[in-house]
Amino acid sequence: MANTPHGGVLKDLYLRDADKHDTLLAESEQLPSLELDDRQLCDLELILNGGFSPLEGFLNQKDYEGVVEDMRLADGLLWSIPINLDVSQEQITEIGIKAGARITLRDPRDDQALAILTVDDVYRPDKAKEAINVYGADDDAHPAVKYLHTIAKEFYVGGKLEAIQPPSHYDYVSNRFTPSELRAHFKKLQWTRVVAFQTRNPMHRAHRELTVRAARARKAHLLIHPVVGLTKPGDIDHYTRVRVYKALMPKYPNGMAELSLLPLAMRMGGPREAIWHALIRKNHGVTHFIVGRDHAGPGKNSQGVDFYGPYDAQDAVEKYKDEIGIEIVPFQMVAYCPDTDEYMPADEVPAGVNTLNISGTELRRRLKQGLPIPEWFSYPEVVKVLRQAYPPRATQGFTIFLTGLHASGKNSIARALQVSLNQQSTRSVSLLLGETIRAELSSELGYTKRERDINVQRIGYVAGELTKAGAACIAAPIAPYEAARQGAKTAIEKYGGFYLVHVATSLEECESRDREGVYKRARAGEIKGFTGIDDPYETPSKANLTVDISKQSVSQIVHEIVLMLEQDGYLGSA
Ligand SMILES: Nc1ncnc2c1ncn2[C@@H]1O[C@H](COP(=O)(O)OS(=O)(=O)O)[C@@H](OP(=O)(O)O)[C@H]1O
Repeated sequence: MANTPHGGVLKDLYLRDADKHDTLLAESEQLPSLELDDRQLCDLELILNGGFSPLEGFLNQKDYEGVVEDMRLADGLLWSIPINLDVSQEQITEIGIKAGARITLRDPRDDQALAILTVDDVYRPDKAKEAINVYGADDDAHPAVKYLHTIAKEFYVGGKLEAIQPPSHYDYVSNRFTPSELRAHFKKLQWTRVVAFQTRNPMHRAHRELTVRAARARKAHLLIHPVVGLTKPGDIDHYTRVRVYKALMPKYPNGMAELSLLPLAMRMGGPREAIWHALIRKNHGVTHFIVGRDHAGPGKNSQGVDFYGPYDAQDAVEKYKDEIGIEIVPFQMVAYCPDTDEYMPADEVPAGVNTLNISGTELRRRLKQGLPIPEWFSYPEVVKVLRQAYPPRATQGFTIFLTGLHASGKNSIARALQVSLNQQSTRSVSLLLGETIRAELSSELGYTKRERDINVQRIGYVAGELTKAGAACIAAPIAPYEAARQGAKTAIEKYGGFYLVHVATSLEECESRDREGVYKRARAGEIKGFTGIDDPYETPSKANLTVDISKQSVSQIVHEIVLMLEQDGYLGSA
């Protein structure tokens, strides 16, 4: 038998409201709409499918204050994390949000009507108090506190929901089980004791070991229940992680474990979050829940001290275990002992016995540099997925951004570099010459500062997309303004390498090299606002390389660029 939902009844609002679906949908088209943000969308999905039972909507002021104050809804039931629909004053006025109003809540990605909210109340929360009570400190180093102060809007809207339809998903759809679906699945499999494992990270051999040990000790089956909603900023994206979990699942004995993805927006709220996670698992029918050391921990506060103690989360769930109604399984660290080639619980390793571990930081270093990752640490199938997601630099994309005056030689350097990279690299090489971009992408633009900025911004966007796709991109606009170049850098470097090369050939030299006579026409006033003549060129303050065509040959310059790329690992063998 699956575990009883929190509060006794699974609040699957899709099931409850199924017979009035057509009426609700028709009504939703007539009502004012509120477009949800990413976090609200995650919260809504789990309210509607019963993952947040007993909630039937976003918290009204009474429930919110109870939760913030002492983790209790107004009716006294335990609930540790406030689930709020935050809105701005402008939204309140524009949409007409007030007690009694009915509002359609829409998916921001495809505008679909997901639910109708009947507003109970609109109130201004005490955010500092929420930060201190719920997350332990009013300190922006905590991601949920930062969210509260910088993203969450100033008012909260409480009210119950009526379900129209779930948000659409296009990734890993068959692995996304609602609480009702998971309960039916457990019934079909005849699973009565299920240990759930929560994670927001890739899983390796140690995780497999500790989850199997937890299940074995409780004579239970195993639910791998990773979060695919919002996790800690900087985490590995869920697409990669789910590929990892899928690669790991066959490593469990047949019929022992199932994978289900949870669309939860984590808060990293440590002890309160652990209670919340346990209640959510209970709603999914699970009977046992593994709570880790520093479970859902946000890391260090602005003073460099951990927000929570390593066992605060375990202590909190232990304290409320009767009310939570799910058996808590403390996460048992396992350690690898190379001498016997086995994993064993860390606290059972005899004194003096050697153990090995690879930290997350060390793993990322090895992935980045293409270094070996030993089989005792992870499975080759898992490592393969991670290597695809984190290719070594030799297969990552990069952009060489050449900036300089007209006729400075940047086009000759760009073309020669393209040929040179073609001969030695397996990447496709794209050339974005100033004149090409002007013809293909920016033909409507002139040469005012604003238009040049837009032009360079477009180059940054295209170069970023090419870099993301693993290409070598060579851009060669004049790009006379520092801020616009910086903008291009920001757009590109999140996807791969970015190198600014200043082609610093002097104006005098450029004029003498200009066979087309463009500078002459500019000097004669026939072309207005020409860079170097009557329009500025801001010298780059932080170029990766400065070259001059009057002092070096094109091949020397190309060679310098190649050496720079080689030194950073972009031209090595993959
Ligand atoms: N007013 C003015 N100022 C500067 N350049 C001018 C101007 N009018 C036309 N051109 C010709 O346009 C070519 C491309 O300029 P860019 O798009 O690279 O300029 S910018 O980066 O947007 O500032 C650039 O050629 P290349 O330097 O060969 O790319 C110029 O010859």
